[in-house]
Amino acid sequence: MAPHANGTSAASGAVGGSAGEKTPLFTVQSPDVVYTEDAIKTQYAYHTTEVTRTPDNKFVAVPKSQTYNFKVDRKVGKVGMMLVGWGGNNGTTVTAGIIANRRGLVWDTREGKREANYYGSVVMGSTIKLGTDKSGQEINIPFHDMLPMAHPNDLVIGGWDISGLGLAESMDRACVLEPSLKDLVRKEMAEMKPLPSIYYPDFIAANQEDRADNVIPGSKASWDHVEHLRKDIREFKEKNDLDKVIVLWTANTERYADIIPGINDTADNLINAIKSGHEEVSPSTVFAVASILENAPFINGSPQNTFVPGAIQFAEKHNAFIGGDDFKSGQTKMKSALVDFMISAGIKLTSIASYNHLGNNDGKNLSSQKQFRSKEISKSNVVDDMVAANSVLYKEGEHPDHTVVIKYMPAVGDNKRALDEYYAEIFLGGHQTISLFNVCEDSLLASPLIIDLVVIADLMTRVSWKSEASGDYKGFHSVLSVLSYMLKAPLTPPGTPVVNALAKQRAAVTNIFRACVGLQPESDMTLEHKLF
Ligand SMILES: NC(=O)c1ccc[n+]([C@@H]2O[C@H](COP(=O)([O-])OP(=O)(O)OC[C@H]3O[C@@H](n4cnc5c(N)ncnc54)[C@H](O)[C@@H]3O)[C@@H](O)[C@H]2O)c1
Ligand SMILES: O=P([O-])([O-])O[C@@H]1[C@@H](O)[C@H](O)[C@@H](O)[C@H](O)[C@@H]1O
Repeated sequence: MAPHANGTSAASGAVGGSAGEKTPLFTVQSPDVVYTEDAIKTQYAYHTTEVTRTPDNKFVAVPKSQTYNFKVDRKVGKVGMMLVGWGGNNGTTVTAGIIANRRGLVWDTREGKREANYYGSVVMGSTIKLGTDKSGQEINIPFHDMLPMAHPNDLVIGGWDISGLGLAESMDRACVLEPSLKDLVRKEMAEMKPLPSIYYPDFIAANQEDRADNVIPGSKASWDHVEHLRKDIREFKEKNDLDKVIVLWTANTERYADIIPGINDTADNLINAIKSGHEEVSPSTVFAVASILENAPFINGSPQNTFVPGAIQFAEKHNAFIGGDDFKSGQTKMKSALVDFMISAGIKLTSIASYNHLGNNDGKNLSSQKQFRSKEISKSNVVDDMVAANSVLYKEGEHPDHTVVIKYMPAVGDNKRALDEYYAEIFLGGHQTISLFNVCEDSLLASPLIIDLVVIADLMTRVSWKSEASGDYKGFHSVLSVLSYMLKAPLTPPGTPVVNALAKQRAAVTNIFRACVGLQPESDMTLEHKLF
């Protein structure tokens, strides 16, 4: 069904098409998989290995198997995406990109014609190995066909910004897209205007103040703000006849909020702190609370600690989904793959120097120390799990030197320059030095991740599980760690481990999706090619 633009009032600026229902690319024939019109139901044997340590410091490994029943609702419905920071570089770029894809646009550039695509989106641009055919050839299918997922072309888009500039002018301000493409989407973008937002000056750089001309009254948290944002979400949903709204923060990086016992350490304390106007409650946390109350999954694309303990507990109490933090788009994505390769190859990485400069407004905001510190944290912790997993190379507590530098250089605009040096010890006292120069067009790398985060978060609202054949199905834990692949500092359920290794993150999401259709993880053993 061809999507059609849903023209709505400029205030919400929504565009979008109707949810397209399509016949699945594949079906699984198994006694453990049942397809009904509304759902896919599977009985899945989850195999793990339980390891115990013996008194003499040896290990005993015991294979374990747990049966889970999964259910995936097949009706995708009509999905809305509300962006906080919609007028920013990422917000305008992802909006223009969806319009360009929906209309199949082709535009002229100095290097010739370009056509709309979703490159850089793992959902829309990558494939998953389904299995092998009788001749042993791999059959790989589009990631998007693994389970019933919303199509980005169908997303209805809206959002908020403290800058009142319309999306067409914001697109110009961003300086990301080719003029020829901008001309083709300008008319549609000009109809979009961000809703006013909450603005607490102390949380973002002072150099952002000149943008703040579209703000809801009040410079610190209040319950009126929560109710105002809730009303925005409800009205957007009703006006566009949506089945689901996903709220995603792509606004400026905020400073960290202090974790204060009695203020933001529990759900009740956080709600009281908002009601009392406590200055330590950030705009992003207020957005999270409002989204949770409207049962709209809330995803944080920035590095600040939006999800203070009270916010996580609040999400759990409401069985609402949250996810974050900080899009993993360029320099760090490369790092999480390269470090995984080096350490798992037995190469002892001893130092990582990561420098980058950029000239967009994100860089301008990050030129302020407190906002930089939020980013420094998310960019620095990404190697921890890979180092901790290799006790052959690293003693307890030992880790590579790691420094992160970000400089604001207006001249380069959105085209961030990332320079990295990886220095490692190799065989017999040798050394390996890997130097990388990586020009990342930051918003063109981050925008597809916004689509991935929204599409997968929506899917997860339609996935449920139970461990016994009887009983009720329930959702995954409120903290959507399945989103980790797209994020620098993956938020996980309290007390559970953080995985940053890029290959492991991708395997987790693809194998969970395989389990939802009753398929075991892809082991890549290819025994059929070895045992004959
Ligand atoms: N490659 C990338 O672009 C990338 C990667 C990882 C993380 N991020 C993060 O994504 C975020 C957005 O990046 P960007 O390049 O689009 O930045 P940007 O500065 O262009 O856009 C941010 C927008 O947020 C608005 N804003 C600020 N505070 C707000 C509030 N309280 N409510 C509503 N709007 C508000 C600003 O007016 C601005 O329009 C930043 O936090 C950045 O660190 C970006
Ligand atoms: O994702 P990544 O390329 O490692 O990190 C990027 C940083 O290098 C950049 O300075 C910042 O402005 C972007 O928001 C993004 O966080």
